[in-house]
Amino acid sequence: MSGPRIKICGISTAESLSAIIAARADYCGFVFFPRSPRHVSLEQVAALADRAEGRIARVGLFVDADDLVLEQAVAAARLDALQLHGDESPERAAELRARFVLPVWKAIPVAAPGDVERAERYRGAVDLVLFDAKTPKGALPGGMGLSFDWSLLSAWKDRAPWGLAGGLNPSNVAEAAALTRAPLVDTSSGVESAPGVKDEALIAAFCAAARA
Ligand SMILES: O=C(O)c1ccccc1NCC(=O)[C@H](O)[C@H](O)COP(=O)(O)O
Repeated sequence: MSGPRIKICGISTAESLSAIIAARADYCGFVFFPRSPRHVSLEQVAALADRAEGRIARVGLFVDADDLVLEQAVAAARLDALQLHGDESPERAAELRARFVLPVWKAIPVAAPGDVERAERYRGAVDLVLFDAKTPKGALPGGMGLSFDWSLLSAWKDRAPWGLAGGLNPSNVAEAAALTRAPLVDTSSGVESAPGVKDEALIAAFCAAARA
């Protein structure tokens, strides 16, 4: 079946990892941000990476992380990509891409016209831009189950590699994919029964709907 590539973010248990592999998700997201209910320790993620090796690609999620955090996470999780979800500049993104020789994804918070165009700043500095819902000041920068007006993406003329996140769930992902033609869809809370608690049935339903 075709359809967009699928990333399930915020994996922290062997059971949820097995569920996304069984549902044939393309990417597993590990959150390295202590304020998140999905934050994983280096010990946890090393064990999960052993199970994921050869079965699913691993994306590390960071929010303005320092070099030590990045180095430890890349080593422990044997990451396949870095997702920068803070205020990282294009220069910082390019620096990390060169240092770790890994694809770098940059989250672009979207709420209003003009926000999408900010992705232009990262042209040449990152490998993918992930359009995600802008969250309230002081809240987590992602993983909040908030969505944005997908029609704002009509401003995305560049069409360089990109993905869609923010409030996606089994009930709306097919519509989001059809409307935006997103090459990648990403969810975290949309497949959870409680913050940080992934639900196997919701994971299977999300992946099936994304490919419908
Ligand atoms: O998922 C988190 O806990 C998180 C915390 C801090 C920054 C980013 C975070 N998630 C980033 C993601 O890629 C999420 O999948 C994305 O924001 C969509 O989340 P949701 O709206 O809950 O599906």
